[in-house]
Amino acid sequence: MMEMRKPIPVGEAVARVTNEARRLDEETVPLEAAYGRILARPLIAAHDVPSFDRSPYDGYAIRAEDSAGASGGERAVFRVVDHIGAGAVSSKTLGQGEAVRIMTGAQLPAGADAVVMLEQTQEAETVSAGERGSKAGESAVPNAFTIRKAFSPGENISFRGEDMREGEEILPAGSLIHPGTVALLATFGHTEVQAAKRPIVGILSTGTELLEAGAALEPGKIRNSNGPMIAAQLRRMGVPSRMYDAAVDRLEDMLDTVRRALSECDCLITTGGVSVGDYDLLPAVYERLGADVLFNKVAMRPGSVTTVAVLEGRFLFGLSGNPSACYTGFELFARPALLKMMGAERLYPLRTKARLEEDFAKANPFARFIRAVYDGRSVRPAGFNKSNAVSSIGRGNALIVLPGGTRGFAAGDIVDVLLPGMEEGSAVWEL
Ligand SMILES: Nc1nc2c(c(=O)[nH]1)N[C@H]1C(S)=C(S)[C@@H](COP(=O)(O)OP(=O)(O)OC[C@H]3O[C@@H](n4cnc5c(N)ncnc54)[C@H](O)[C@@H]3O)O[C@H]1N2
Ligand code: MOO
Ligand SMILES: [Mg+2]
Repeated sequence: MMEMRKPIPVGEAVARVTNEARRLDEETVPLEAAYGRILARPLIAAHDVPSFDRSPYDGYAIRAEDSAGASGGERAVFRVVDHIGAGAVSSKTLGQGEAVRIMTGAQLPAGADAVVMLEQTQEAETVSAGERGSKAGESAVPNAFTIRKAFSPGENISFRGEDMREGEEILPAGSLIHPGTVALLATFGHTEVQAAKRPIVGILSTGTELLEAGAALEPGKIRNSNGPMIAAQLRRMGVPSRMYDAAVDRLEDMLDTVRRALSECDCLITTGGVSVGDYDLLPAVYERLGADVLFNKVAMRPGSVTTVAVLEGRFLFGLSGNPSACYTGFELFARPALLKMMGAERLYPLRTKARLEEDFAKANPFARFIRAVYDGRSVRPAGFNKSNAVSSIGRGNALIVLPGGTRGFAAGDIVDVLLPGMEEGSAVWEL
């Protein structure tokens, strides 16, 4: 008799997979290779940032007290005693009525407690002529200037530690290292960082009908689009993959390939052959391997046949052969598990709400994930949307989520939208 499968809710399937995932050991990664990895340890500020009081403007460092009472009629006069750019440190200590011409990012000289922007000054007659000229190669710098307002102590200063304090936790372990994180690491002089290892993921497309992308079409055959797609989905999340030659639907051959892949990879993603057809061999593969099947039917469309099994701590993701189902199964189940193996805290796709632009009348008892185009405000299905569609996965940038139920949806309804293309996702699964 044909096997009857009992569908489980999507949220439960997601939870079964992520509960099973274990973080891999950590390793040291050079800063240049850190983008896309996950912090294995919290990032603690190694020193104050900035590490010295500095000027946020091109201007003059002064003593605020020397500007007391300044006004348009009674301008305060300053003598320029030094001239520094970022990277230089003045050896001068400001005395009464003295100023240092200072550029953005330069350390405040001793005695200074305010900065006047260049635009707020007026060049003045030389106060003590000949005392200070410009060095060769430098543009002429006034020896003196006046200002028309009083400055308060601390005005226009970028204070030591205002951005980060030594010892402060800036990011928790489990954070994605994105370009901003790379900047942080470099700020603190980390030329390397501790990150959990990335899983090595094998990809095995199954199906006697499959031709490689470079092959000419033959009767009854199709080109393998799932394999390259999954490799790209992995690459999007910074995970390297190992592509196995597509397997024909012959049990012993497939078993050999799966065994070999499991000995070479931390996890194997297969596509196709997970349903109930005569040539759907993955259920038999799991059985022969003695793998523990976490589920083989999910209350979702597409991807209802998605199967996840575990053998000796290694995941076997049995994604559907149908391209839309394969895409969705990867993003919903494989991605969170792999992220957890990499030590990430935010495992799930980012979610937003948007206004549906057109009716979606087809009712379904299962939750639906519809490939869609999201423009920041509204969302519309990306065309032909059956489980076997390739066009809509190619056109879309988001997934509309319609909860299971009997009613259809109408234009104007506010719907949930998943954004799987985002660099970093969400810490919660809420659907
Ligand atoms: N009697 C039933 N039939 C089917 C059921 C069912 O419940 N009862 N489920 C249907 C659903 S839903 C899906 S989804 C598919 C799942 O099929 P499989 O995962 O077993 O995949 P295959 O049979 O191998 O292939 C399905 C489809 O996808 C094409 N395919 C396969 N691999 C690739 C690839 N690498 N690149 C592009 N396209 C691929 C394949 O040629 C088939 O057209 O089963 C339904 N049937
Ligand atoms: O698994 Mo199938 O994609 O539900 O159409
Ligand atoms: Mg099948």
